[in-house]
Amino acid sequence: MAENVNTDINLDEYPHINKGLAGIVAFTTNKSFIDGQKGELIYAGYDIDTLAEKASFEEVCFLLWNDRLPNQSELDELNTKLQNSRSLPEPVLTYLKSTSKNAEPMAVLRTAISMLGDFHEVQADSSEEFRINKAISITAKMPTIIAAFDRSRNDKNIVEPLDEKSTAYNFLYMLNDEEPGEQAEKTMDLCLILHAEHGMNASTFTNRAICSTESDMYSSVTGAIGALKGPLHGGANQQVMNMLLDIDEKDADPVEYVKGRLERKEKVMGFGHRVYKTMDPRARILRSMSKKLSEETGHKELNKWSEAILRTMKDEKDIDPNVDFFSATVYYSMGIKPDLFTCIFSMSRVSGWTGHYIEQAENNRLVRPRALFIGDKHRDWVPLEER
Ligand SMILES: CC(=O)SCCNC(=O)CCNC(=O)[C@H](O)C(C)(C)COP(=O)(O)OP(=O)(O)OC[C@H]1O[C@@H](n2cnc3c(N)ncnc32)[C@H](O)[C@@H]1OP(=O)(O)O
Ligand SMILES: O=C([O-])CC(=O)C(=O)O
Repeated sequence: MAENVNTDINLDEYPHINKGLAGIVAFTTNKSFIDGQKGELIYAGYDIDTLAEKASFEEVCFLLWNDRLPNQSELDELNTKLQNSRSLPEPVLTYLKSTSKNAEPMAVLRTAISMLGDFHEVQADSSEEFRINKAISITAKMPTIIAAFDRSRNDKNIVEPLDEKSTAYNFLYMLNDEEPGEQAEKTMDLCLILHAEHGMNASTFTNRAICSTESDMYSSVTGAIGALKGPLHGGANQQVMNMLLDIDEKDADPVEYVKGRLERKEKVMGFGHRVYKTMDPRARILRSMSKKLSEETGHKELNKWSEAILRTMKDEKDIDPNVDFFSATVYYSMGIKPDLFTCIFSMSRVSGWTGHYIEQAENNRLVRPRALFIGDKHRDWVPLEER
């Protein structure tokens, strides 16, 4: 049946297309609240500043999956389940070892998560407990996948996860084959907290749309990784670092560099946001981390250039930085390669995606918007040999 026939709205007369679905409310959620004017972000009742100061990433995961904070025994139980779920099935490890060393890490992560669906029950039951256990299992395995691929592409031994310690600790340990210090673990944990959840962003929307077809959680997380990978979304953090490294390589003046981009109508990555019309509160927290870390690790100039770019973007365009701008310098100062930055974002955001999956599955309606047909409706058929 043609798209415009027998519908509740007459699309032929429809006056307005909302390109990019800006401002459209399609779901209800208790996961997070964003005030884009004030620059406020709240996860399930807790302000991001409070969570950054007081929570652990695992407490945030529990909050996003259960809509409340855990008590000590619930947190212990979650930590045990995460620790017991970090190892990968052998065929996934074989894939990580055998894929191209030049593959994009986000593409590898996407494929590996999709593969995991082959080794686990995907739709065994529809209870909330089943879904939370799936969320735990996927969240636990992401750091293992990223670290294993990075070590394998560098011809290094793959480091097994530990039977103890946090997600942040395990990730750094598996990545570097070295026990991280308290400060490094804390920094990584804070980054995971800051990236965990953000309303109806493009990857979460993708994830909910997939869930709405009653597909499984592996499929929805796989789709969400594909959406996050793009440079207009999570992929921007890697592009920010590429820009800073380009400034360094060309020995360029960061102010002139950015002005040049704007003159050429190119975007400056890590700036602008669909919802925030002021500084992203996560960027505010990451800004001070970036300053401290870059000074401590001998990358002072990166922070100086970032601040100069920030001032230029404010003066020239009145646009503020988003979460991806300062996270780039933070990860770089921790010795992490730029092409892993968006994977780290996924490692955290998986908690929000799976939280939204659980929420969508509990009160589902198929996501199915409309497109206004602007093509030719009546064309004469021309036989192949006459075209
Ligand atoms: C985790 C995240 O996903 S955070 C976002 C990460 N993405 C980036 O950092 C990429 C750079 N930023 C952008 O491309 C955009 O700001 C987006 C994609 C984040 C938001 O896009 P939209 O809400 O669709 O805004 P849109 O792209 O239409 O921008 C509005 C205006 O501001 C300008 N603008 C927005 N962001 C930027 C930027 N980073 N650099 C230069 N100009 C910008 C646009 O050119 C446009 O100007 P115009 O009206 O003169 O054409
Ligand atoms: O909300 C958005 O559109 C993008 C974003 O900042 C995020 O996903 O963290």
